[in-house]
Amino acid sequence: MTTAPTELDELCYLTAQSMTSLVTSQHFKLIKKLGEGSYGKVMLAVHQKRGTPMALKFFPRRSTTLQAFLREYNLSVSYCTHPSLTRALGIFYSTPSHYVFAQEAGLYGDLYDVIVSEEGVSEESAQRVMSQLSGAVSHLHSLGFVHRDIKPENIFLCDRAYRWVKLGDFGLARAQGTKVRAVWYNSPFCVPEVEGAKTVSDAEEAEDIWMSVEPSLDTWALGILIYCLLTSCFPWEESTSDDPSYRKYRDWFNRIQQREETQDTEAETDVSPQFDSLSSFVLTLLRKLLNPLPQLRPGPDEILSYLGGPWLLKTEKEEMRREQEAQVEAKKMHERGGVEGEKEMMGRRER
Ligand SMILES: Nc1ncnc2c1ncn2[C@@H]1O[C@H](COP(=O)(O)OP(=O)(O)OP(=O)(O)O)[C@@H](O)[C@H]1O
Repeated sequence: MTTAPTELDELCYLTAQSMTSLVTSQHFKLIKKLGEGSYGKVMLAVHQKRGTPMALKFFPRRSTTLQAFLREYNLSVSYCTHPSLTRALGIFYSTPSHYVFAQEAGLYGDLYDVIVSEEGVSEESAQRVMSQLSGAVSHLHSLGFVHRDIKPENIFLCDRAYRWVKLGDFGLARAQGTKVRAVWYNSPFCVPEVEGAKTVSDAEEAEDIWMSVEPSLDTWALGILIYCLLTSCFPWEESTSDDPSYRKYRDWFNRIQQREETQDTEAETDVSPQFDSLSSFVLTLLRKLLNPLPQLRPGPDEILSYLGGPWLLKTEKEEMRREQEAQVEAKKMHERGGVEGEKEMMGRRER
């Protein structure tokens, strides 16, 4: 275990001793609700005396352990120093009904709203968002933490055009290598390696399946996120063999793999239909991030090698068209240069 997760345990122990109780309204003016999750609600507030805006995250005490609250708070305040991670502001307290901490507020909603909006996300914006998240998640991984809950609802916008985004919600973040119960849930963000837990959850007396928390969980989520940003859809409903769209993806993935191993360039490798609008360039990246085998998934910084090129097929075609036009133009210039040159030669001869 790296030192940061061990330090985090110590910080939780120490902050438990200095927890104060406050009356929220005596210190903060609540402005509006920023959002609500399964653990509690988040309010936009300003500090009564200083006017500082902040997000106050309220955790009901009846459903939250003090340890879980302090872990999320301390992780955010002490380790989220990357500009694209949501940092806590050093304010935490309890009320008779809630534990509360203050965090930087994303004032422009979250990425989910943008993805489902009519305009969708441009290719340029998708790359800008992913370059920031690649850095943010790499930062967490370098400290030995895995986020485990990367999804559009947990990416907050710092400006209207989402030029600057911040990953938040560290409630499920754990130290790399922690053994946790494998939990299957119905979403493409749920990794295929927990498929076994789906059948277990149906069988009453089945034994729990345990898994190790690894960075590859976040890598998978970043791959799904890229797909969502580019298409405003999910690639499939759930990453299990029951899902026809996921099966198609996996078959395609295996065919490409086989072609690479056998170097059989003739082999048929038509892309699985839900990827039709994506460029071959970004498909290479997605095949890496969405590798069904977790141990073969790269780190989030792999994304950096794929910035700048076309991610949408339309753009890839456009780029080819632009290149062809440039070549035709260059040829014309060359020919014109030749004719001008010839005229000049003729002129010289006549003189
Ligand atoms: N710092 C913040 N700035 C702006 N909006 C925020 C912030 N924190 C949370 N929100 C909003 O509140 C919603 C719920 O917050 P959050 O995801 O942290 O809660 P949760 O109960 O842990 O959720 P989940 O069910 O995803 O685990 C987010 O989707 C987002 O819209």
